[in-house]
Amino acid sequence: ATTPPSLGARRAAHVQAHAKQCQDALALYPPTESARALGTTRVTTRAIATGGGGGDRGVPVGVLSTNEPVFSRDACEAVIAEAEAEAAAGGGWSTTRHSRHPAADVSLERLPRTRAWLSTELHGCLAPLLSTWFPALLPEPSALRVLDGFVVRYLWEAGQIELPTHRDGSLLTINIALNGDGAFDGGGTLVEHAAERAVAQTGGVIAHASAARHAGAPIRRGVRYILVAFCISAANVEHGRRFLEEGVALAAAGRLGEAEATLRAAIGDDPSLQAAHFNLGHVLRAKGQPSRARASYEAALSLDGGLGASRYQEAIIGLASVLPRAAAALAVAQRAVAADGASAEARIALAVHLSAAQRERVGAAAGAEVLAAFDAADELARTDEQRADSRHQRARALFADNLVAESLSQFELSLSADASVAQVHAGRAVCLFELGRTDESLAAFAKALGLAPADGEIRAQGEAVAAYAGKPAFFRSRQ
Ligand SMILES: O=C(O)CCC(=O)C(=O)O
Ligand SMILES: [Fe+2]
Repeated sequence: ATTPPSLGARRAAHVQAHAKQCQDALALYPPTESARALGTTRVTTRAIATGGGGGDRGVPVGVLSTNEPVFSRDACEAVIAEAEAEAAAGGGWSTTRHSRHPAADVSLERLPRTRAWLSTELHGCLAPLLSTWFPALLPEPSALRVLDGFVVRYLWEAGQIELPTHRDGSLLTINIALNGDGAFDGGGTLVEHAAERAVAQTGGVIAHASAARHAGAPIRRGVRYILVAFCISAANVEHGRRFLEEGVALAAAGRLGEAEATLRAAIGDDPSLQAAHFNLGHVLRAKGQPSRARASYEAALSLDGGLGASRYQEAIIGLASVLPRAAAALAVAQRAVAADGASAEARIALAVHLSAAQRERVGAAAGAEVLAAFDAADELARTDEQRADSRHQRARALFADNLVAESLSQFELSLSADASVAQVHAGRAVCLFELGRTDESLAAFAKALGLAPADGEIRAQGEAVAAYAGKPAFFRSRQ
């Protein structure tokens, strides 16, 4: 293995990357003479969520929305027309930016007329607006730069109905509604901690800190178009965010030691980066250091300065998972449910820790109380991911009680919501093996390994079943 670059070297690399991004942004979106000043449009704005942002460093979690259109219907229609024409001319709509239920998009790199239009509106109108909304992130409007932009299309009939919860990899996100007026039902931007779903009218603008977790809410009919612009500030290199992104990538690659050092650097740069504390908690947990993990989760929890119930919960849920005794973990999960009774994640955690506590007490997991807790979790699930997780966890509790057939049916229900999780395929495979359905078990292991070829535990289990079935080469022939 090569020695990883030092933190200092990476800090210097951040400065260079930032300078290059700002330079590219100015080339793509040059300031123009004709910039239209916001003053002429007289928009009023309202906060859909507030919090943070008072200090220099806190991530503002506010979501702001204009009450009136900022852009004309004609301007919006011209953007849609250029995107549709460009897609029709060859490249099509792309669905690679997000993995699941992807809305489709066309990069602004392919849309010169839209870029020229955005350039004008950016410097004259949007930058002052954002600077007023987020003074801590963008004290000086002229520092605003567009890192990346897309016209995004949600199309009901193509199954492209939503974007799952995510963060954008920038400082500020601008979201312009390009259509509306009954063209779709549902939709809008769902920022996790916000009191309501933000749906702007045609030509209206929504903006939020890119670090705030958010989703494109599912449409239930029709077609929805938005323009999203991911922005940075020329005056802010954002070492914290960059270290955080690197740390998360290192953790995902299993390089836990480097991930830990990198996440600590992120926190050193910006102690209010709650996500860095969470991820450090996850890394320390994976390193088998539960008490240090606990300290990180506690640190994340102590940052609950208006940062939203779900972030709070994520830490509580993580904390519950590193507490040595099921009963203590259960008490923490109960806190999460009390903090937000509508959170599916908290309900899932409650059901999981309830079943573990039950097992610790009476030797069996899946009593009526536990099953009711899983029912409640399933009912609250808003996304397929949450539905799949609640069923997955229920399947595991049932399996722990030796209720194999019931467990199998929950694994299958989980897969019907989301078939992309290797562990669920593997759990189903184990059930099938226990039930004597060996060939189906092998097929299920093959699916699991297709999704997670590097998972040693699944591979070992699969190979054991293959050996038992007299097919020792079953997985080897599949690499
Ligand atoms: O649909 C929305 O309003 C959210 C879009 C979004 O989050 C994105 O494109 O990154
Ligand atoms: Fe986004």
